[in-house]
Amino acid sequence: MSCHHLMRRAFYSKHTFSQVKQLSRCWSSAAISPKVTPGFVAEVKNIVGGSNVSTADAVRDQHGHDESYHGVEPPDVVAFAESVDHVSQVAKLCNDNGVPLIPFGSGTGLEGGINASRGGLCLDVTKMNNILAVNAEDFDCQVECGVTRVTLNNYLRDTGLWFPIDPGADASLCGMCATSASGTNAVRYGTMRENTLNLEVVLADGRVINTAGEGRRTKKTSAGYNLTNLFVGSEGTLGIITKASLRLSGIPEATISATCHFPDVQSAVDTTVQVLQCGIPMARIEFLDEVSIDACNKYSHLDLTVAPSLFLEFHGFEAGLQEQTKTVEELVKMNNGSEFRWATDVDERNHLWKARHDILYACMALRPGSKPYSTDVCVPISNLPEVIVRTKEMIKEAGIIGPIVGHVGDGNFHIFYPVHPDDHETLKKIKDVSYEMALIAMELNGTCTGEHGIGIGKRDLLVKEIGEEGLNVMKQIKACLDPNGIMNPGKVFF
Ligand SMILES: Cc1cc2c(cc1C)N(C[C@H](O)[C@H](O)[C@H](O)COP(=O)(O)OP(=O)(O)OC[C@H]1O[C@@H](n3cnc4c(N)ncnc43)[C@H](O)[C@@H]1O)c1[nH]c(=O)[nH]c(=O)c1N2
Ligand SMILES: CCCCC(=O)C(=O)O
Ligand SMILES: [Mn+2]
Repeated sequence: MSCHHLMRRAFYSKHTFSQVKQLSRCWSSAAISPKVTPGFVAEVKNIVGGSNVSTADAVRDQHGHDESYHGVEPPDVVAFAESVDHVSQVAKLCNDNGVPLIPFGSGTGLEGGINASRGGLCLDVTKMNNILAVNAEDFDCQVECGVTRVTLNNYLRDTGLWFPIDPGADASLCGMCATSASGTNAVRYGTMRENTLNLEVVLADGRVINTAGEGRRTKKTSAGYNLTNLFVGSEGTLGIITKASLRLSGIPEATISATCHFPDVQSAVDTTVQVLQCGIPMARIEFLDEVSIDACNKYSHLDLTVAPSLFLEFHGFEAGLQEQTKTVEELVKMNNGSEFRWATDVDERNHLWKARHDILYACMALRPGSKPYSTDVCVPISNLPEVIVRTKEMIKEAGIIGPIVGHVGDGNFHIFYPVHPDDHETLKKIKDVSYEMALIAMELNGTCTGEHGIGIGKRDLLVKEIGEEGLNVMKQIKACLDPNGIMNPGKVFF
């Protein structure tokens, strides 16, 4: 562990989050990575242009944290790339000088992925925001790394196509590749893994590759190793993704949303399993426990019954949807669930899903002034009730507030703990319960992260999940692609 790293660790353990935020600004004048010299900054300016480089405190702070509870760790310098050539030259420069290089998509990650724990250069790719191609008849498109999912969907509106992966946040599409994001539509449309056809990646030494071969954009391939999915979920530790070829889907002719509630978690999950067993192609099945519903009611002005609930969405043809909704209603009834509350017109539907996506902010409003501590485990769906029930017991015993929200059709759920950054006692309890919950999920054949990634918060869990040998193979792959260890160091593993 470097001297600088030890210093940081000691520093963070002694200071509150807000103190760290304040004090990290004081450090701003001194470079954290000693290799970021004025000469190095001048060379970066030569590559991307002076106006695309900043060492200003505000810019560095803004790039030193994401939407998670982790404190600010600003990079020494921020560079804005405008082309693959910029990215390639900056990577080579960082590699030659041993300077940490942290790709920045849109900063909406939830595991501290962009924190510059070891200083270095943050490469912001938001200016690379061209939609390069839409092949409507092939259901695919190619975008530059800075294009966000909402921008893409607005652009696609008249084509009858859309990109369905929806993590709620308006993240950059290549940032979504980097974290293997998914969200509410994954039960029907899959995650970034199933929807990425090819990636252009700049490696640490500046080489540019196309993971499936230049120009390839097929739905299937058996050609060699799956490099595309090596980079999906690599969290900026293997290279910078500069372009993505993505699958698109047809906008459904009809969409219906509904909510219903249940006497307990088990009946909500049983219903979900039975719905999936019947082969009903649900677009969304979201579980919200009674604490989340209460938070949603207060924050988003809904008047839902405060009980474990499902938010459902059906996509398809009008006639088919009638059959599907009828079957699901029957299954809900069989499991002692309530009548459906329908949201058929577009405003009602949008309001419902906005409330679901605003859950983070709704949960924080339960404790004004708090920050979110979010968790993310995924288990085989039959084990979902057990992990939720055991976690709820731990939450009750610890005396903390822990609203549960789940992409239940995928066996994936989150708890958003609202916590005051200065409340160390509660934070410790939350960390302990979260850690224990991840262990329970793994004991039940699950993973410590379904969609948010490892970042800095789950590095010790990764080795428990993958095993020493598995982790060693990951490290060997990293060493092969990034021998100087410049790519987002300190993320995914120590
Ligand atoms: C309110 C809210 C709600 C949700 C979520 C966030 C928020 C704020 N998320 C998290 C979401 O998945 C995450 O925000 C994006 O996947 C990350 O995209 P950014 O562009 O913001 O990456 P960001 O800039 O935060 O970076 C994330 C990581 O990817 C790396 N990276 C970014 N761009 C890169 C590039 N071009 N090349 C290489 N590495 C790159 C970074 O270095 C970092 O390690 C989520 N997620 C989810 O899966 N399901 C969900 O339901 C939700 N819900
Ligand atoms: C902490 C924000 C939450 C993210 C999320 O994954 C969801 O709402 O499903
Ligand atoms: Mn989620």
